[in-house]
Amino acid sequence: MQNLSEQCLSIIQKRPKNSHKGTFGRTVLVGGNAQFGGAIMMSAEACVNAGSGLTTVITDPNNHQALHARMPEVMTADWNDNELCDSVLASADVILIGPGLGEDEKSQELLTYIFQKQTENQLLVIDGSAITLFAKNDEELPHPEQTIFTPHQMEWQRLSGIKIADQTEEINQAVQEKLEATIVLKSHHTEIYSEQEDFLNPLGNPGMATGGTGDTLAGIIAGFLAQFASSVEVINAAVYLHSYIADQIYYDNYIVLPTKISQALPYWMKQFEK
Ligand SMILES: NC(=O)C1=CN([C@@H]2O[C@H](COP(=O)(O)OP(=O)(O)OC[C@H]3O[C@@H](n4cnc5c(N)ncnc54)[C@H](OP(=O)(O)O)[C@@H]3O)[C@@H](O)[C@H]2O)[C@@H](O)CC1
Ligand SMILES: Nc1ncnc2c1ncn2[C@@H]1O[C@H](COP(=O)(O)OP(=O)(O)O)[C@@H](O)[C@H]1O
Ligand SMILES: [Mg+2]
Repeated sequence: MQNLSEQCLSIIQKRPKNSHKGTFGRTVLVGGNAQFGGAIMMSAEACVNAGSGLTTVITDPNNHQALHARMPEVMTADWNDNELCDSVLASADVILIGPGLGEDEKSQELLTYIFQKQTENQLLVIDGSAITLFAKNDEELPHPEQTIFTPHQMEWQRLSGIKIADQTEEINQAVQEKLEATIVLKSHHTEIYSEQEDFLNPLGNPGMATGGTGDTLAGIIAGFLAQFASSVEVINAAVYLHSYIADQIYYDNYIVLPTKISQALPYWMKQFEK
């Protein structure tokens, strides 16, 4: 397993002078039920601050007002409005589903709908509740090689069947090969399992043990994939930078608020641009 280092941030390129918002990708985030609206808002805040050109959130209408008040940069679509969701999804480069999605019938219906809509040119990031739902059902991934799962250890246990105590590199890698998707296995030492190689993130701290830190990482991964060419290196950079910024905040803060990580992204991306 290869240790990530600052060098992985070299995918953060200087923005071309003749660029426009379309240059940096369209990201669609799906999640946030009435109980967990904050999760999808944190993903959205991360995604916009990570540089996604256009970001739309498909969510429960209960969350629209709060989202607009917090982040006017984000567009919203009512997750009951099929016609609108169809058109939003058709132009997406990256879809993220799961943060705060919940596990009821509506949540399952949305996951199945996204599987039907994903095209071979679109990347799909599956996080949070969507991992738990996928683990429960017998659905097939439409495009495994275009899919990234971002489980914490318990979500990985549900998805892979491997008990947390048995989650060793060798066993995890075998399940990655079966799933054919990229796996970001989150913990105090996050690991990335890909078709090519496995990577270990050496950064991070216990201040990050706050609800929403993973929702934020999912938003950064989606935003990075939308604007930089799709590869495991881009996922590595998102994981590394998320923890790098959290470590900067932890230096003089007992708790690392997830939204503080998002707010610091544009500054640190500027420091590392090549
Ligand atoms: N503000 C909001 O709206 C927020 C909404 N959220 C949304 O809630 C939804 C449910 O997600 P979830 O992660 O909270 O619950 P679940 O999947 O049941 O996992 C928890 C179980 O796993 C266990 N566990 C073991 N190892 C672990 C590890 N390394 N990391 C973490 N857990 C670990 C853990 O063990 P325990 O804590 O009991 O020791 C417990 O038994 C999801 O959609 C998410 O997006 C949250 O993001 C919070 C902020
Ligand atoms: N003690 C820790 N050290 C380093 N990183 C941590 C620690 N605790 C949590 N994290 C990081 O915080 C994130 C938690 O993700 P997750 O459990 O999905 O949170 P949530 O769903 O509440 O947003 C992961 O990126 C994980 O690596
Ligand atoms: Mg999570």
